[in-house]
Amino acid sequence: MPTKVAINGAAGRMGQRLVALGCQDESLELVACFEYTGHPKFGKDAGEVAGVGELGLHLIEKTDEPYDAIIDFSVPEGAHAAVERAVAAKAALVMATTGLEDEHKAKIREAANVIPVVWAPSMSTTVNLTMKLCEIAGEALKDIPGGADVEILERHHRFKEDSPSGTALRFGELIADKMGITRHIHGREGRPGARPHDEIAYHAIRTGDNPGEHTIIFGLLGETIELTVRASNRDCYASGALQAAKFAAGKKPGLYNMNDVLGL
Ligand SMILES: NC(=O)C1=CN([C@@H]2O[C@H](COP(=O)(O)OP(=O)(O)OC[C@H]3O[C@@H](n4cnc5c(N)ncnc54)[C@H](O)[C@@H]3O)[C@@H](O)[C@H]2O)C=CC1
Ligand SMILES: O=C(O)C1=N[C@H](C(=O)O)C[C@H](O)C1
Repeated sequence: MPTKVAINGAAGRMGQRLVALGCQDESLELVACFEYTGHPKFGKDAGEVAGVGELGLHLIEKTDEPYDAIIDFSVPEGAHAAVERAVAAKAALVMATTGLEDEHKAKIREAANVIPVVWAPSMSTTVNLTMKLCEIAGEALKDIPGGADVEILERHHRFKEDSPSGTALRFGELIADKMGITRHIHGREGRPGARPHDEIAYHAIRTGDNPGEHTIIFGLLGETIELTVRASNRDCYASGALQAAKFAAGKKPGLYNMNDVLGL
């Protein structure tokens, strides 16, 4: 039986790719495409909005159709609505929206007591693999003589609303955990003085239509290692999220991440 999937934020950049890839995947069935009622394309056919032709699925606010999983790529308020929809439908939730406030995060954790939730700032295979590599680097370099300076650069499209990216923040958390770093700073200006080793600095670049890239620098005295992971388009995130929906549907309640989905 195909996994019945609903998409929240279906007219967005990511929502459109989920519709486009989801409707070609025989192991799942798209049953609902949710959108914000104020969106100019609200009520239109989601397939036409996504550029794949009419699917008979309209951009709607609610449905009586049952679904096994809901995937959310929207905005913090939309994510909040997706959690409520998932709990009400007793469906699995794939939470991909970034830039969430503490109250939204608490709501997601609470939902994981009653439904399966896959929550990750990046659904991309190569990003999640790079996170593993950064954990290895952090562990190996934590006590290196002379110290290792960690800087995280991220580049995204001009339309992105949150900074730094959720992925950059997750890279920082994972490395900080391994290296025992507690100080996180965002950019530099003025005369901050010599750089201490026990900080991670984030730099967010916003240009054009960049679908997302991250570079994690471990700078030592005399040598440097940089790990770069780069999306060429959004399908790496969309296909990861569809895989996560299939993984989570029918699982027992709890919080899962992309390592669980990808077996990393
Ligand atoms: N975890 C991951 O792999 C990835 C996460 N993202 C994140 O996903 C989010 C969306 O990104 P984009 O698609 O580029 O943004 P977007 O702005 O193109 O799309 C967001 C969509 O959500 C809709 N929306 C707003 N309020 C809503 C509500 N209450 N209910 C349902 N839909 C609502 C908007 O109308 C819009 O169509 C961002 O937070 C982004 O950082 C993006 C790419 C990958
Ligand atoms: O907004 C985006 O585009 C992306 N957002 C996610 C993030 O904030 O980490 C993931 C990806 O980098 C694309």
